[in-house]
Amino acid sequence: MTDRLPHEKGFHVSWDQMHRDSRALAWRLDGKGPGEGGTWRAIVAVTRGGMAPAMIVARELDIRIVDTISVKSYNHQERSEAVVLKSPDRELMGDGEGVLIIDDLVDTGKTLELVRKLYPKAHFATVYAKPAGREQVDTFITEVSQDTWIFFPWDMALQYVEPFRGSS
Ligand SMILES: O=P(O)(O)OC[C@H]1O[C@H](OP(=O)(O)OP(=O)(O)O)[C@H](O)[C@@H]1O
Ligand SMILES: Nc1nc2[nH]cnc2c(=O)[nH]1
Ligand SMILES: [Mg+2]
Repeated sequence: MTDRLPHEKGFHVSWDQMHRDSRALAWRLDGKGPGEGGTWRAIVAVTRGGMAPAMIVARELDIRIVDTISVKSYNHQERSEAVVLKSPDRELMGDGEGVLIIDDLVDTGKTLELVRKLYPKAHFATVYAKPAGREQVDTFITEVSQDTWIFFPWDMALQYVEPFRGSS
C-alpha cells in the first residue's frame, strides 16, 4: 500500500540545529535508564536517519555499545509497508530492557510500531515528532505539524539563489 502525503510546509534542519537538538535529547534521557545510576545498556539506531542523533546521544551519555536496526518504509515522500532489512544482535537486545532506540523523527509511527513489537521494553526516543506518531515515542524534543515535511541536512546542499530584485 502506498499513500501520497500532502506536505504543505517544510521544516529545514541544519547540521548545527540537529547537533543542538540531539544533545538536548541526550540530556533529557540522562539518568532515566533502568541501570545503576539511571544508565542505559546500549543504543540502537534506526537506520539510516537515526544514526546521526544516535552517535551524538552515545557520545553525550558515554554509551559505547551501539547497534542498528534497518527499517525501510519510504521511497522519497511516499510511504509503503515497513519491513525490517537488518536486525540488531539478538543476545544484546533481549526484550529491549535498558536499550535506547533512537530515530531522527516519528511521522505516522509505523516504523517505531514495528520496532516496539520486537522490543517492547526498550525506550523509544526521537529528535522530532509529528502528532500521528507521538504515542509511539517515549521521549522527543520538537514537535512539528502533520502537514510538515522535515528536511534534514544530509538531504540538502547549499546552492545559489537569484536576488529578490533581479539586476536590470
Ligand atoms: O513514523 P513513520 O511514518 O514510519 O516515519 C518515520 C521514519 O521515516 C524516515 O525513515 P525512512 O524510512 O525514510 O528511511 P531513512 O531513515 O533511511 O531515510 C525517518 O527517518 C523515520 O525512520
Ligand atoms: N526527511 C523526512 N523523512 C520522513 N519520513 C517520514 N516523514 C518524514 C519527514 O518529514 N522528513
Ligand atoms: Mg528512518
